[in-house]
Amino acid sequence: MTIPPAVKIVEVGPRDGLQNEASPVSVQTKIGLIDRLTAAGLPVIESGSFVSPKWVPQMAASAEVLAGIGQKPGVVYPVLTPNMQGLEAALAAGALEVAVFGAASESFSQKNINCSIDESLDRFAPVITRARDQGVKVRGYVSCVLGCPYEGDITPAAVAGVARKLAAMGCYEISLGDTVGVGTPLKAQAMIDAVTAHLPVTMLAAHFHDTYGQALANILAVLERGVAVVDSSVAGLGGCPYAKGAAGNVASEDVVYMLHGMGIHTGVDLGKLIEAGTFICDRLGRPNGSKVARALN
Ligand SMILES: CC(C)(COP(=O)([O-])OP(=O)([O-])OC[C@H]1O[C@@H](n2cnc3c(N)ncnc32)[C@H](O)[C@@H]1OP(=O)([O-])[O-])[C@@H](O)C(=O)NCCC(=O)NCCSC(=O)C[C@@](C)(O)CC(=O)[O-]
Repeated sequence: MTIPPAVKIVEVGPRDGLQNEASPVSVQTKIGLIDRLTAAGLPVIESGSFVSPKWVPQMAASAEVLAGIGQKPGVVYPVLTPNMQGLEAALAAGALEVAVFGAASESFSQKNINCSIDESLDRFAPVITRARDQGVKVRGYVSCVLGCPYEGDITPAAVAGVARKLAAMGCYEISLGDTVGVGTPLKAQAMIDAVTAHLPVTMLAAHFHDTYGQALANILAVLERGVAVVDSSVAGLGGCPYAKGAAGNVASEDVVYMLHGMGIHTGVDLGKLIEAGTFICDRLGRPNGSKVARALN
């Protein structure tokens, strides 16, 4: 398999990045971040999450965020919807793409969405059907694809099983999440091989957290398997509230720098992306998690 000539970056900073922030981040700051990411040329910007505000308080104002951003034609602004309540709220807020999120680990599923894997799939089925009936595309996440904070190792077969079911239910893209960032390149390739035994590689996205500094190496490894969609978070923001100790996603700036250095097209303006990262780091009062941004700033 040759490395893809172009990669779609799915920017998850405003959702995955900010959902774990301890202090409240204002709606205006979230809008300022998303508008800057739009200006940087990101094709997909995950902009919020219609989950229980008791579980993830930081995402409570996602409808206001969606209403306030300047949506550029051709750019997609998806939101997470774990159940029908979330979907109805997302539809009312005008979301044009949503994501359901399951896991390859039973324990993580319980901790994250309070149900088993099978129960989650039963819950997602009507969400996916109703979204698609409304002309809304649905992405499916699978968490813990290379390890679980509660169970340790997860088999590639378990990942493939959930990915296959989400695809059969109508998800157009399956994002495979190394939630705790424990994966290494050959394990990442073995996991992709297990999934591509059932699904075309064009349906897959890679979602790596950088807890152990393996994310860029893992991305290169899955590019070699033909994966052409990569999730990342500006300034390396993030962490999952139900995966204690997990670091942020791989930094978007570092991914774009690597891809452009390899001659791979992303459509992203690295300078403007760095500006977006600087903006949010200033607002959060924290150092920038992107090595590239630190080197070029
Ligand atoms: C799924 C639930 C809701 C189940 O939570 P539950 O408590 O089992 O839900 P419930 O149906 O029994 O409802 C309980 C209460 O929640 C409310 N509720 C119920 N649903 C909603 C909703 N959609 N929006 C707003 N409110 C909602 C509902 O109205 C009720 O309110 P009450 O009567 O007590 O006042 C909960 O577990 C939850 O919200 N979990 C979200 C966890 C989360 O957001 N985690 C982070 C995202 S996943 C992630 O980061 C990983 C990923 C995607 O990035 C990939 C990777 O890295 O692996």
